[in-house]
Order: sequence, then structure tokens, then C-alpha cells
Amino acid sequence: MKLRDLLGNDAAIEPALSGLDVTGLALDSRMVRHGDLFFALAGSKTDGARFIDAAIASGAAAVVGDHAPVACKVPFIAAANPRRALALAAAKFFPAQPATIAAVTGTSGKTSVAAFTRLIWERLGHASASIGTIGLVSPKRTVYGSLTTPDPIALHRQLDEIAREGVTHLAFEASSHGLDQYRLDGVRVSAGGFTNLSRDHMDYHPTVAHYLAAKLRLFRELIPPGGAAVISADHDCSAEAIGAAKTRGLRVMAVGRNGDGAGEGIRLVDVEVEGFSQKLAIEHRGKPYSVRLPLVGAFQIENALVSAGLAIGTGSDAVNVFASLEHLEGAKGRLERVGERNGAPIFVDYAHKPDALAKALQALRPYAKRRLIVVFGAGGDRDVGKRPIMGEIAAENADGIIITDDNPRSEKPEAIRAAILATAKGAREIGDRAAAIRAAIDELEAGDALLIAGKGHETGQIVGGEVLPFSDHEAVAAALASRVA
Ligand SMILES: CC(=O)N[C@H]1[C@@H](OP(=O)(O)OP(=O)(O)OC[C@H]2O[C@@H](n3ccc(=O)[nH]c3=O)[C@H](O)[C@@H]2O)O[C@H](CO)[C@@H](O)[C@@H]1O[C@H](C)C(=O)N[C@@H](C)C(=O)N[C@H](CCC(=O)O)C(=O)O
Ligand SMILES: Nc1ncnc2c1ncn2[C@@H]1O[C@H](COP(=O)(O)OP(=O)(O)OP(=O)(O)O)[C@@H](O)[C@H]1O
Ligand SMILES: N[C@H](CCC[C@H](N)C(=O)O)C(=O)O
Ligand SMILES: [Mg+2]
Repeated sequence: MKLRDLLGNDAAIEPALSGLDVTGLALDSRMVRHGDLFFALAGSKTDGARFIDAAIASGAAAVVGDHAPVACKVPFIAAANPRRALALAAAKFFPAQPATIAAVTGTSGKTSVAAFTRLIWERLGHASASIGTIGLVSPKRTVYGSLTTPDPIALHRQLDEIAREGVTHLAFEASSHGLDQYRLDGVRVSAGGFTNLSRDHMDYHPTVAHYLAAKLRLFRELIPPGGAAVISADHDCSAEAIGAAKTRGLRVMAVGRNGDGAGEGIRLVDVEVEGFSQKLAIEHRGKPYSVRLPLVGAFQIENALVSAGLAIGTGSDAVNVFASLEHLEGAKGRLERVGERNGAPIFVDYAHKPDALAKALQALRPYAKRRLIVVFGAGGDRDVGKRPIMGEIAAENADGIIITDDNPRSEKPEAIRAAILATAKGAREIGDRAAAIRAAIDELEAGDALLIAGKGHETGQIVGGEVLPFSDHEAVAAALASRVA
């Protein structure tokens, strides 16, 4: 593809270079192939500009960056914002996209909303996919993904592939890192969802305001005016999100207890817990609806309403959308009931941040007539400030606590545990996660409930630089099997 067609006005291309042909895009010198256009990006650990020579040695045909190197053996094109230029180039290089795309942001609930929206569309007969923390899920295949929002080259390649495979509807997760790093610029997003904001990623964002601003880029800059903005209206930050969407000229749909039931939004009027389901009374455009949501936890209502809003906001019929909520299935490892012992239910959940842990424990309280037990840890090389807060939340909301390892990564596991134990009053410490799960299951009696939090769908444990096979689901199954034997 010619440079002028890839870069357009996003970079200063000398006329002599505009006809230069490139055969691929690369953001990592180690992935460069002959003929690629290499984007030298300043990152959080290093600067891609250091690897320009390596990229050229591997065959890069030209380089894009924000500052020219002293000497460059191939044409260098200056761009004020190389990350954005990369994303927009990727959108041109991989041109096909599903016709209807919804993106969801928020601290918690993105994976669930992306999955629910896909399930609603699927039920209404659309070829639907989702992309996020649990990877790509589409009618033709499921592909594991390592980032919540993939890098722009991977993302646009995937959009192109699924569109060509016939996928017409896509819901995907817009992480704050992804938005901040322009990973999803160039995606033709017709609707955006916003769930909530709480403490997360404070190792990356200097302030909470920076974190929120990154999320609001979705509404301020990415969805074109006229698109739908489905915003959970029950939080402190809801008004700011609604304001950002209105300023952009988006169609705001406020959902939740404070939702706009009389108008385009969805108001939650009443909830009755019925076993492992919840009966919802809701209102949309002034009409009442009754829905039996087959999921546990108040937060899943928020996720279901944002998903319903995204489907309605992109043109689906409200009556059919609400009916489809009765068939939702939770995303893997999101407050998933994975077994029971002595009648006590065992749940695996992905809560790895304070608010999520609080919400998950509160969601399970009604199922613990006797003791609510929690097993959790915290990931290494991530926000250290959340550890004591999570310890405190466990002490407040659980009756039995076992602190174990999550993904220690490069940190000393015992130091991570100690930081949580400092505030988790009465907690026990069992570093080996399988042993911790076994110990918790061993003591379950009728009337108890067990929450195993932090790793959800994950199938590995990152210790040092290694990923060791580990799954909470398998650890529970093994512990239960050993009790029966
Ligand atoms: C902190 C962070 O977000 N880093 C992301 C960022 O990397 P970076 O640009 O900062 O990387 P860097 O190591 O400083 O390198 C700078 C540049 O030099 C290049 N390089 C580097 C070495 C070399 O030999 N050659 C070379 O060309 C790199 O490819 C990069 O372009 O851009 C990369 C490409 O898009 C991402 O893969 C990378 O994600 C890392 C692996 C990561 O762990 N990210 C996590 C924190 C993340 O993004 N999480 C979010 C949120 C999760 C959630 O809450 O759901 C997500 O979306 O997954
Ligand atoms: N709407 C919500 N409000 C509060 N907590 C939630 C909500 N939805 C999910 N959670 C909690 O957060 C955990 C992660 O949920 P989910 O994977 O859907 O969110 P996410 O935003 O994709 O998270 P991540 O950024 O970690 O990928 C759940 O397992 C649950 O504990
Ligand atoms: N997307 C999140 C996932 C964290 C999962 C948790 N198990 C941990 O390792 O902290 C992150 O990379 O920060
Ligand atoms: Mg996610």
C-alpha cells in the first residue's frame, strides 16, 4: 500500500515519498518483516526509536516517529502523534470492519458487557463477536488474547478477519490503557457503554482524573456525533460521562436506578432475588417490562442494562432485547458457580481490584446464611496501593479469609501477601493457591458460601517470568474430587 494512502494527513510526507510502497505495519522491531512500515513509539519501558536500526536490519522500508534519528538509512516520516498515526494506518491497511461496533469502558464490567451484548445480538439473529480480556469470541472461532484492548495492528487485523468471515456485530472492551495509547482510534464505533469508575491501574495513571479522562476519550473523541452513549447513571462519575457524551452530540441513554426510563434510557424500578436469578422491573420509553435475569449479583444488573442499551442504541427492538436478557450467561470466571460442598456454593470470580472485591462479596452475602469465606491475593507488578484496601474490604465483608498468591510476576509473593494481611484482620496465609482453595473447601459446611477471587478465567499463574498452568476451576474440581474419594 502507498504511504500517502496509509498516512494521509496524519504525518508530514514529502511528495517524493508519497508513492513509496509498504507491505505491512510493525510497532516492534522484533516483528518487522521485509517491506514493513515501522512505527517507533515512545513507551513506558523504552523508546522504539532505539530500535530503528534493528527494524531496518530486518527489512523495514520506512520509519514513522516523532523525532528523526541522527541518521536513518530508509525514509523517515515525522508524525506529531505516532501512536494515533499507527492506529489510523492500521484501519486503512485492514479496511473491513463489522457494520455495527459497540465499545464498552469502565473500571469493572467491560468483559461481562461485551459478552452479554454479543449474546443479545446472537439471540436476535446477528452474526456477533466480542473482543476483550477473554480474547476474541466469534461464530467461527475463539482466540485467546493477552490484552483487554489489543494493539492497533492486532485489533484491526482481527476486525478485518471477522468482518470478512461475516460478522456484522461486534462488542469490544476499551481499556483505559487502550484509549490512552490510541489503540482503538480508527475503529468505526457506533455506540459506547460506560459502566463505572473505581480505583484501578494507579501504577499507570498519575491521577484518578487522568484515568477518567482516558476512559472518556471514547465519548469525547472516538464515537462520531449521533452515535449512542449508554451510561450507567448510578455513580459519582455518571454526570461527567453524560456531560462528555452530550457535548459531543451523542444520543445519551442513561441506565440504572437513576436511568431515564421515560425516555431513551432504561430505569431499574425494582429487583427481587429469586435463588440464583433476579427478577427485574424496568422501564424504557415510559413502558414497564419484567425480566428474569439468570445471574447472581447486583452488579450484573448494571452490566445487563448497559448491554441492553447498546443493543437498543444500535437499532435492535427493545421488546426482543429485554426478552433476550432472560437467556444471558455470565462470562467465564465472573461470579461463576463452579461447584458446592455440603450444600455450600463455590464461586470463581475475577475481582482483582477493591471495588470489584467488595461488590462480589456483597453479591454473595445473601447466599451465606452461615459463613462467607474468601480466598484471594493480588497480582505482582501492579498497583501496590490496592493491596491493603482489598485486605480491609475482605475483613469487612467476609467471615473467613485466606490470603494466597495471584500472579506474583517479578515480585516476592510473601511481600504481596504481607501487604494484604496487614489489614485483613483474622486472615490466614496459604501461599500455594491450590492448597488455599483446598483448605477453604475442606471447611465448607451447609449455609456457607465460598468466593475464590482474582483470577477468573485465567489458565496460568505468572511466577517470575514463567507462566505455570493453573486454573481456579481445575483447582476446585481437584479439591472436590479428593474430598469425595
Ligand atoms: C504499560 C502498557 O500498557 N504497555 C503497552 C505498550 O507498550 P509500550 O509502548 O509502553 O512498550 P515499551 O516496552 O516501553 O516499548 C516501547 C516501544 O518499543 C518497541 N520495542 C521494544 C523492544 C524492542 O526490542 N523493540 C521494539 O521495537 C515496543 O514494541 C514499543 O512499541 O504498548 C504495547 C503495544 O500496544 C502493549 O503491548 C503494552 O502492553 C503491556 C504488555 C501490558 O502489560 N499492558 C497492560 C498493563 C495493559 O495494557 N492492560 C490493559 C488493561 C487491562 C484491564 O484492566 O482490563 C489492557 O488493555 O490489556
Ligand atoms: N458492573 C460492575 N460493578 C462492580 N463490579 C463488577 C461489575 N461487573 C463486574 N464486576 C466485578 O469485576 C470483575 C471483573 O468483571 P469483568 O471482567 O466483567 O470486568 P472488566 O472491566 O472487564 O475487568 P478487567 O479490566 O479486569 O478485564 C467481576 O468478576 C466482578 O467481581
Ligand atoms: N488486566 C489486568 C488483569 C489482572 C488479573 C489479576 N489476576 C492480576 O494478575 O493482577 C492486569 O493485567 O492488570
Ligand atoms: Mg476485561
